[in-house]
Amino acid sequence: MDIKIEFQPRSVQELAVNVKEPPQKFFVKGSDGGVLDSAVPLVDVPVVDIGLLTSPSSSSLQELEKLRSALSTWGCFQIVNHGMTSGFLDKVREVAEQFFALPMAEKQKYSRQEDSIEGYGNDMVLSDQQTIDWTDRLYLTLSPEDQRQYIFWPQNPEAFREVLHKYTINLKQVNEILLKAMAKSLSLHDDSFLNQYGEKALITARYNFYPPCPRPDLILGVKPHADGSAITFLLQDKHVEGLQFLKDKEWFRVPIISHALLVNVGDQIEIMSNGIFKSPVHRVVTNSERDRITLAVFCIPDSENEIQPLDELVTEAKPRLYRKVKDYVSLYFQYYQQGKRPIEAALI
Ligand SMILES: O=C(O)CCC(=O)C(=O)O
Ligand SMILES: [Fe+2]
Repeated sequence: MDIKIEFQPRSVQELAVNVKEPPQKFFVKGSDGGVLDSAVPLVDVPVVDIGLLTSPSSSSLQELEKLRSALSTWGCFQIVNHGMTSGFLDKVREVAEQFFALPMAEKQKYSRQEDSIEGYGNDMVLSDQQTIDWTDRLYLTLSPEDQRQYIFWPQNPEAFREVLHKYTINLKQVNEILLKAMAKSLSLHDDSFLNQYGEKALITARYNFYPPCPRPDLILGVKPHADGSAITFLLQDKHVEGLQFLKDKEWFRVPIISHALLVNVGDQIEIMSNGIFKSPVHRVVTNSERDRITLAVFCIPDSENEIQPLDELVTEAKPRLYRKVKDYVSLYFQYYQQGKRPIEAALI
Protein backbone atom coordinates (compact mmCIF):
# COMPACT_ATOMS: atom_id res chain seq x y z
CA MET A 1 0.00 0.00 0.00
CA ASP A 2 1.52 3.34 -0.95
CA ILE A 3 -0.08 6.00 1.23
CA LYS A 4 1.45 9.33 2.04
CA ILE A 5 0.59 10.25 5.58
CA GLU A 6 1.41 13.75 6.81
CA PHE A 7 3.05 13.96 10.19
CA GLN A 8 0.98 15.74 12.83
CA PRO A 9 2.98 16.71 15.87
CA ARG A 10 0.23 17.38 18.35
CA SER A 11 -2.36 15.10 19.89
CA VAL A 12 -5.98 16.25 20.01
CA GLN A 13 -5.91 15.48 23.72
CA GLU A 14 -3.27 18.23 24.19
CA LEU A 15 -5.12 20.63 21.90
CA ALA A 16 -8.28 20.16 23.92
CA VAL A 17 -6.48 21.26 27.07
CA ASN A 18 -4.53 24.18 25.61
CA VAL A 19 -6.60 25.70 22.83
CA LYS A 20 -9.94 27.55 23.06
CA GLU A 21 -10.49 27.98 19.33
CA PRO A 22 -9.39 24.87 17.40
CA PRO A 23 -7.61 25.27 14.02
CA GLN A 24 -9.77 25.56 10.91
CA LYS A 25 -8.63 22.20 9.59
CA PHE A 26 -10.94 20.51 12.14
CA PHE A 27 -14.07 22.34 10.96
CA VAL A 28 -16.46 20.35 8.77
CA LYS A 29 -16.96 21.79 5.33
CA GLY A 30 -19.95 21.76 3.00
CA SER A 31 -21.81 18.48 2.90
CA ASP A 32 -19.21 16.74 5.05
CA GLY A 33 -21.35 16.37 8.11
CA GLY A 34 -24.78 17.93 7.67
CA VAL A 35 -26.11 19.61 10.78
CA LEU A 36 -24.05 18.51 13.77
CA ASP A 37 -26.83 17.70 16.15
CA SER A 38 -26.46 15.30 19.07
CA ALA A 39 -30.22 15.21 19.75
CA VAL A 40 -31.28 13.22 16.67
CA PRO A 41 -33.72 10.26 16.99
CA LEU A 42 -32.53 6.83 18.12
CA VAL A 43 -31.48 4.03 15.77
CA ASP A 44 -34.14 1.37 16.00
CA VAL A 45 -32.10 -1.84 15.84
CA PRO A 46 -32.63 -5.17 17.59
CA VAL A 47 -30.54 -6.81 20.26
CA VAL A 48 -29.51 -10.23 18.94
CA ASP A 49 -28.74 -13.12 21.30
CA ILE A 50 -25.64 -14.95 19.99
CA GLY A 51 -26.57 -18.06 21.98
CA LEU A 52 -29.91 -18.34 20.20
CA LEU A 53 -28.30 -18.06 16.75
CA THR A 54 -26.56 -21.38 17.27
CA SER A 55 -29.32 -23.24 19.12
CA PRO A 56 -31.42 -25.65 17.06
CA SER A 57 -34.73 -24.26 18.36
CA SER A 58 -37.49 -22.24 16.75
CA SER A 59 -36.26 -19.15 18.59
CA SER A 60 -33.16 -19.47 16.44
CA LEU A 61 -35.27 -18.82 13.34
CA GLN A 62 -36.69 -15.72 14.95
CA GLU A 63 -33.21 -14.51 15.85
CA LEU A 64 -31.94 -15.12 12.30
CA GLU A 65 -34.85 -13.13 10.93
CA LYS A 66 -34.03 -10.24 13.31
CA LEU A 67 -30.46 -10.28 12.04
CA ARG A 68 -31.48 -10.41 8.36
CA SER A 69 -33.94 -7.60 8.73
CA ALA A 70 -31.52 -5.36 10.68
CA LEU A 71 -28.71 -5.88 8.19
CA SER A 72 -30.86 -5.22 5.16
CA THR A 73 -32.18 -1.93 6.58
CA TRP A 74 -29.71 -0.34 9.03
CA GLY A 75 -26.67 -2.53 8.49
CA CYS A 76 -26.18 -2.82 12.25
CA PHE A 77 -27.51 -4.41 15.43
CA GLN A 78 -26.39 -4.98 19.02
CA ILE A 79 -25.32 -8.38 20.39
CA VAL A 80 -25.62 -9.95 23.83
CA ASN A 81 -24.71 -13.40 25.15
CA HIS A 82 -21.42 -13.07 23.29
CA GLY A 83 -19.40 -15.05 25.79
CA MET A 84 -17.96 -12.07 27.69
CA THR A 85 -19.17 -10.95 31.10
CA SER A 86 -19.96 -7.29 31.88
CA GLY A 87 -16.99 -7.41 34.27
CA PHE A 88 -14.67 -8.39 31.44
CA LEU A 89 -16.02 -5.67 29.11
CA ASP A 90 -15.45 -3.16 31.91
CA LYS A 91 -11.87 -4.40 32.15
CA VAL A 92 -11.41 -3.85 28.37
CA ARG A 93 -12.69 -0.29 28.85
CA GLU A 94 -10.60 0.27 31.98
CA VAL A 95 -7.22 -0.60 30.41
CA ALA A 96 -8.02 1.71 27.49
CA GLU A 97 -8.90 4.54 29.88
CA GLN A 98 -5.70 3.94 31.83
CA PHE A 99 -3.63 4.04 28.64
CA PHE A 100 -5.06 7.35 27.42
CA ALA A 101 -4.67 8.84 30.91
CA LEU A 102 -0.89 8.21 30.86
CA PRO A 103 1.47 11.18 30.48
CA MET A 104 2.05 12.11 26.83
CA ALA A 105 5.70 11.00 26.89
CA GLU A 106 4.63 7.52 28.00
CA LYS A 107 1.97 7.21 25.28
CA GLN A 108 4.44 8.44 22.70
CA LYS A 109 6.55 5.34 23.25
CA TYR A 110 3.93 3.67 21.07
CA SER A 111 3.72 6.44 18.46
CA ARG A 112 2.84 5.66 14.90
CA GLN A 113 5.82 6.11 12.65
CA GLU A 114 5.66 8.17 9.50
CA ASP A 115 3.91 6.40 6.62
CA SER A 116 2.61 3.67 8.87
CA ILE A 117 -0.87 2.93 10.13
CA GLU A 118 -0.17 1.13 13.40
CA GLY A 119 0.48 2.75 16.74
CA TYR A 120 -0.60 5.80 18.73
CA GLY A 121 -1.42 9.00 16.86
CA ASN A 122 -4.26 11.08 15.52
CA ASP A 123 -6.29 11.21 12.33
CA MET A 124 -4.20 10.15 9.36
CA VAL A 125 -3.87 13.06 6.96
CA LEU A 126 -4.18 11.71 3.45
CA SER A 127 -4.93 14.91 1.53
CA ASP A 128 -4.60 18.70 1.89
CA GLN A 129 -8.33 19.33 1.84
CA GLN A 130 -9.12 16.74 4.48
CA THR A 131 -11.13 17.75 7.53
CA ILE A 132 -9.27 16.38 10.55
CA ASP A 133 -11.17 14.25 13.06
CA TRP A 134 -11.28 15.33 16.70
CA THR A 135 -9.76 12.10 17.98
CA ASP A 136 -6.56 10.36 19.04
CA ARG A 137 -6.13 6.68 18.24
CA LEU A 138 -4.24 3.56 19.02
CA TYR A 139 -4.28 1.25 16.03
CA LEU A 140 -3.11 -2.39 16.37
CA THR A 141 -3.10 -5.60 14.34
CA LEU A 142 -4.62 -8.39 16.43
CA SER A 143 -4.66 -11.34 14.09
CA PRO A 144 -2.99 -13.33 12.49
CA GLU A 145 -0.92 -13.42 15.67
CA ASP A 146 2.39 -13.58 13.77
CA GLN A 147 1.59 -10.18 12.26
CA ARG A 148 1.22 -8.43 15.61
CA GLN A 149 3.71 -5.63 16.15
CA TYR A 150 4.17 -5.75 19.86
CA ILE A 151 6.26 -2.56 19.88
CA PHE A 152 2.92 -0.73 19.61
CA TRP A 153 1.11 -2.78 22.27
CA PRO A 154 1.15 -0.82 25.56
CA GLN A 155 2.94 -2.45 28.48
CA ASN A 156 1.35 0.14 30.72
CA PRO A 157 -1.21 -0.58 32.17
CA GLU A 158 0.18 -4.01 32.85
CA ALA A 159 -3.02 -5.92 32.01
CA PHE A 160 -3.47 -4.24 28.61
CA ARG A 161 -1.95 -6.95 26.40
CA GLU A 162 -3.56 -9.90 28.14
CA VAL A 163 -7.00 -8.29 28.15
CA LEU A 164 -6.78 -7.39 24.46
CA HIS A 165 -5.58 -10.89 23.58
CA LYS A 166 -8.56 -12.46 25.38
CA TYR A 167 -10.93 -10.01 23.72
CA THR A 168 -9.50 -10.96 20.30
CA ILE A 169 -10.00 -14.69 20.86
CA ASN A 170 -13.58 -14.09 21.88
CA LEU A 171 -14.45 -11.85 18.96
CA LYS A 172 -12.93 -14.30 16.50
CA GLN A 173 -15.45 -16.89 17.64
CA VAL A 174 -18.37 -14.47 17.56
CA ASN A 175 -17.33 -13.30 14.09
CA GLU A 176 -17.46 -16.86 12.76
CA ILE A 177 -20.88 -17.46 14.34
CA LEU A 178 -22.18 -14.25 12.77
CA LEU A 179 -20.80 -14.96 9.29
CA LYS A 180 -22.50 -18.38 9.40
CA ALA A 181 -25.75 -16.95 10.75
CA MET A 182 -25.79 -14.23 8.09
CA ALA A 183 -25.54 -16.90 5.37
CA LYS A 184 -28.24 -19.01 7.05
CA SER A 185 -30.55 -16.01 7.33
CA LEU A 186 -30.45 -15.76 3.50
CA SER A 187 -31.05 -19.53 3.14
CA LEU A 188 -27.48 -20.05 1.94
CA HIS A 189 -24.95 -22.69 2.94
CA ASP A 190 -23.37 -21.83 6.34
CA ASP A 191 -19.91 -21.32 4.87
CA SER A 192 -20.87 -19.07 1.94
CA PHE A 193 -19.46 -15.86 3.42
CA LEU A 194 -16.71 -17.64 5.37
CA ASN A 195 -15.25 -19.17 2.17
CA GLN A 196 -14.54 -15.74 0.73
CA TYR A 197 -13.49 -14.40 4.11
CA GLY A 198 -10.64 -16.92 4.22
CA GLU A 199 -8.40 -18.58 6.80
CA LYS A 200 -5.78 -15.84 7.02
CA ALA A 201 -8.21 -13.05 7.61
CA LEU A 202 -6.98 -9.88 9.29
CA ILE A 203 -8.32 -8.48 12.55
CA THR A 204 -7.34 -4.95 13.56
CA ALA A 205 -8.26 -2.76 16.51
CA ARG A 206 -8.72 0.96 16.72
CA TYR A 207 -9.04 2.60 20.11
CA ASN A 208 -10.67 5.99 19.67
CA PHE A 209 -10.20 8.70 22.28
CA TYR A 210 -12.42 11.77 21.87
CA PRO A 211 -11.53 14.61 24.26
CA PRO A 212 -14.13 17.30 25.06
CA CYS A 213 -14.41 19.64 22.08
CA PRO A 214 -15.00 23.42 22.40
CA ARG A 215 -16.95 23.50 19.08
CA PRO A 216 -19.25 20.46 18.88
CA ASP A 217 -21.42 22.48 16.46
CA LEU A 218 -18.59 22.57 13.89
CA ILE A 219 -16.31 19.63 14.62
CA LEU A 220 -16.81 15.87 14.27
CA GLY A 221 -15.09 13.08 16.20
CA VAL A 222 -15.10 10.98 13.02
CA LYS A 223 -16.36 12.22 9.67
CA PRO A 224 -18.99 10.28 7.73
CA HIS A 225 -17.65 6.98 6.39
CA ALA A 226 -18.57 3.34 5.95
CA ASP A 227 -16.10 0.69 7.15
CA GLY A 228 -13.86 -1.21 4.72
CA SER A 229 -14.17 -4.39 6.81
CA ALA A 230 -16.48 -7.39 6.50
CA ILE A 231 -17.73 -6.96 10.08
CA THR A 232 -16.94 -4.31 12.71
CA PHE A 233 -17.45 -4.78 16.45
CA LEU A 234 -17.72 -1.63 18.54
CA LEU A 235 -17.37 -1.52 22.30
CA GLN A 236 -18.98 1.80 23.13
CA ASP A 237 -18.11 4.14 25.97
CA LYS A 238 -20.19 3.16 28.99
CA HIS A 239 -21.53 6.66 29.62
CA VAL A 240 -21.06 8.98 26.64
CA GLU A 241 -22.96 8.66 23.35
CA GLY A 242 -21.64 10.02 20.07
CA LEU A 243 -22.07 7.50 17.26
CA GLN A 244 -24.70 8.19 14.59
CA PHE A 245 -25.88 6.22 11.54
CA LEU A 246 -27.26 7.65 8.32
CA LYS A 247 -30.50 6.23 6.93
CA ASP A 248 -32.61 7.79 4.18
CA LYS A 249 -30.50 10.97 4.45
CA GLU A 250 -31.18 11.41 8.17
CA TRP A 251 -28.89 10.87 11.14
CA PHE A 252 -29.87 8.60 14.05
CA ARG A 253 -27.98 8.11 17.29
CA VAL A 254 -26.97 4.77 18.79
CA PRO A 255 -28.10 4.06 22.35
CA ILE A 256 -25.62 2.66 24.88
CA ILE A 257 -26.26 -0.85 26.16
CA SER A 258 -23.23 -1.33 28.35
CA HIS A 259 -23.05 -5.15 28.27
CA ALA A 260 -23.73 -5.35 24.50
CA LEU A 261 -21.46 -4.84 21.51
CA LEU A 262 -22.57 -2.91 18.47
CA VAL A 263 -22.04 -4.81 15.22
CA ASN A 264 -22.13 -3.28 11.77
CA VAL A 265 -21.27 -4.80 8.45
CA GLY A 266 -18.65 -3.15 6.27
CA ASP A 267 -18.34 -2.69 2.52
CA GLN A 268 -16.97 -6.20 1.92
CA ILE A 269 -20.17 -7.84 3.19
CA GLU A 270 -22.27 -5.42 1.15
CA ILE A 271 -20.29 -6.60 -1.91
CA MET A 272 -20.52 -10.34 -1.09
CA SER A 273 -24.24 -10.07 -0.38
CA ASN A 274 -24.80 -8.22 -3.68
CA GLY A 275 -26.13 -5.20 -1.79
CA ILE A 276 -28.69 -7.07 0.33
CA PHE A 277 -26.81 -6.27 3.52
CA LYS A 278 -26.02 -2.56 3.83
CA SER A 279 -22.67 -1.17 4.90
CA PRO A 280 -23.96 1.85 6.80
CA VAL A 281 -22.50 5.35 6.67
CA HIS A 282 -21.78 6.59 10.18
CA ARG A 283 -20.11 9.49 12.00
CA VAL A 284 -19.21 10.50 15.53
CA VAL A 285 -20.30 13.82 17.03
CA THR A 286 -18.31 15.57 19.75
CA ASN A 287 -19.40 17.13 23.03
CA SER A 288 -17.91 19.91 25.13
CA GLU A 289 -17.97 18.18 28.49
CA ARG A 290 -16.73 14.63 28.64
CA ASP A 291 -14.11 12.30 27.18
CA ARG A 292 -15.42 9.40 25.13
CA ILE A 293 -13.45 6.19 24.53
CA THR A 294 -14.46 3.39 22.16
CA LEU A 295 -12.83 0.28 20.75
CA ALA A 296 -13.57 -0.68 17.16
CA VAL A 297 -12.42 -4.11 15.95
CA PHE A 298 -12.40 -4.68 12.19
CA CYS A 299 -12.63 -8.20 10.75
CA ILE A 300 -11.19 -8.04 7.25
CA PRO A 301 -11.11 -10.82 4.62
CA ASP A 302 -7.75 -12.27 3.56
CA SER A 303 -6.26 -9.71 1.15
CA GLU A 304 -5.25 -12.56 -1.20
CA ASN A 305 -8.88 -13.59 -1.61
CA GLU A 306 -11.19 -12.36 -4.31
CA ILE A 307 -14.40 -10.88 -2.99
CA GLN A 308 -17.53 -10.83 -5.12
CA PRO A 309 -21.31 -11.21 -4.90
CA LEU A 310 -22.30 -14.78 -4.04
CA ASP A 311 -23.71 -16.59 -7.12
CA GLU A 312 -26.94 -17.49 -5.33
CA LEU A 313 -27.65 -13.81 -4.67
CA VAL A 314 -27.37 -12.74 -8.29
CA THR A 315 -30.71 -13.22 -10.03
CA GLU A 316 -32.65 -11.74 -12.88
CA ALA A 317 -34.59 -9.64 -10.41
CA LYS A 318 -31.40 -8.64 -8.58
CA PRO A 319 -28.59 -8.35 -11.13
CA ARG A 320 -24.97 -8.33 -10.09
CA LEU A 321 -24.13 -4.94 -8.50
CA TYR A 322 -20.43 -5.31 -7.76
CA ARG A 323 -17.41 -6.61 -9.60
CA LYS A 324 -14.72 -8.88 -8.24
CA VAL A 325 -12.27 -7.07 -5.92
CA LYS A 326 -9.05 -8.07 -4.20
CA ASP A 327 -7.31 -6.28 -1.33
CA TYR A 328 -10.28 -3.97 -0.86
CA VAL A 329 -8.60 -2.13 2.01
CA SER A 330 -5.95 -0.63 -0.34
CA LEU A 331 -8.66 0.37 -2.76
CA TYR A 332 -10.54 1.86 0.18
CA PHE A 333 -7.70 4.20 1.11
CA GLN A 334 -7.12 5.37 -2.46
CA TYR A 335 -10.77 6.34 -2.82
CA TYR A 336 -11.03 7.83 0.64
CA GLN A 337 -8.07 10.02 -0.24
CA GLN A 338 -10.06 11.46 -3.14
CA GLY A 339 -13.07 12.10 -0.92
CA LYS A 340 -15.20 9.42 -2.60
CA ARG A 341 -17.18 6.56 -1.17
CA PRO A 342 -14.81 3.58 -1.69
CA ILE A 343 -17.52 1.02 -2.46
CA GLU A 344 -18.28 2.97 -5.64
CA ALA A 345 -14.98 1.65 -7.01
CA ALA A 346 -16.49 -1.83 -6.92
CA LEU A 347 -19.78 -0.93 -8.60
CA ILE A 348 -20.35 -2.42 -12.05
O1 LIG B 1 -16.17 5.64 18.06
C1 LIG B 1 -17.19 5.30 17.48
O2 LIG B 1 -18.30 5.36 18.01
C2 LIG B 1 -17.13 4.79 16.06
C3 LIG B 1 -15.76 4.76 15.47
C4 LIG B 1 -15.75 4.33 14.03
O3 LIG B 1 -16.69 4.46 13.29
C5 LIG B 1 -14.53 3.69 13.50
O4 LIG B 1 -13.52 3.60 14.24
O5 LIG B 1 -14.57 3.25 12.31
FE1 LIG C 1 -16.48 3.23 11.43
